[in-house]
Amino acid sequence: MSLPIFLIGARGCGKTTVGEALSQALGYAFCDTDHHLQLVTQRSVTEMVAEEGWEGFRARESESLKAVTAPGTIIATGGGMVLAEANRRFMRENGRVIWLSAPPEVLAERLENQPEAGQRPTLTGRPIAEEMSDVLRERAHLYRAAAHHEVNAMQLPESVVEEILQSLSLARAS
Ligand SMILES: Nc1ncnc2c1ncn2[C@@H]1O[C@H](COP(=O)(O)OP(=O)(O)OP(=O)(O)O)[C@@H](O)[C@H]1O
Ligand SMILES: O=C(O)C1=C[C@@H](O)[C@@H](O)[C@H](O)C1
Ligand SMILES: [Mg+2]
Repeated sequence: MSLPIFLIGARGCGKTTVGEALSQALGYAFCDTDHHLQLVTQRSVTEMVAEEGWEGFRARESESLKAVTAPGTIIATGGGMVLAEANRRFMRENGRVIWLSAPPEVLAERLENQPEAGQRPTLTGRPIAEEMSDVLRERAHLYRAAAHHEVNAMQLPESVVEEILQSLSLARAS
């Protein structure tokens, strides 16, 4: 049985981008908890947060984590999935967890180029570069605690995929 692989990390680290490429490399299914939530609620993250607050969104994303977890699946998680201890434990106990790690200035530059505002409402109300510094300062220890492996997310997506395959001793399907 192929364990699920969870990709964790801050906004813009490439969980969705790398997750899709990794699923093709391994012949695994691909799921993204943000996309799953958008599909089941027919609402964007911004709309969910406006109607239910961050607390409501966080409860929903914990449910979506369990709903999409299955063998042979790459799961791109929301950037805040690690905030709940139960989620960190669930991922570690049910699969392999990869932290895509990059410094705040790299993340901020990517997010400025591709804001996707509907899926990424502000977390702090601060400018994006400062927000990413704040977020990493608060969450880096949580990503580290949840992850089995930390991978350098500043490389090209294909190289990130290679590093993940090596860290998990997995071979490409084709
Ligand atoms: N390794 C990479 N090198 C360069 N650009 C990248 C890389 N990975 C992702 N990107 C770009 O960064 C942006 C954000 O990527 P992506 O949506 O995959 O991040 P994410 O971690 O899923 O973010 P979120 O937590 O908001 O869902 C996209 O424009 C994507 O093309
Ligand atoms: O970092 C975060 O807290 C978030 C990241 C996105 O993936 C979404 O899950 C949402 O915008 C919250
Ligand atoms: Mg994503």
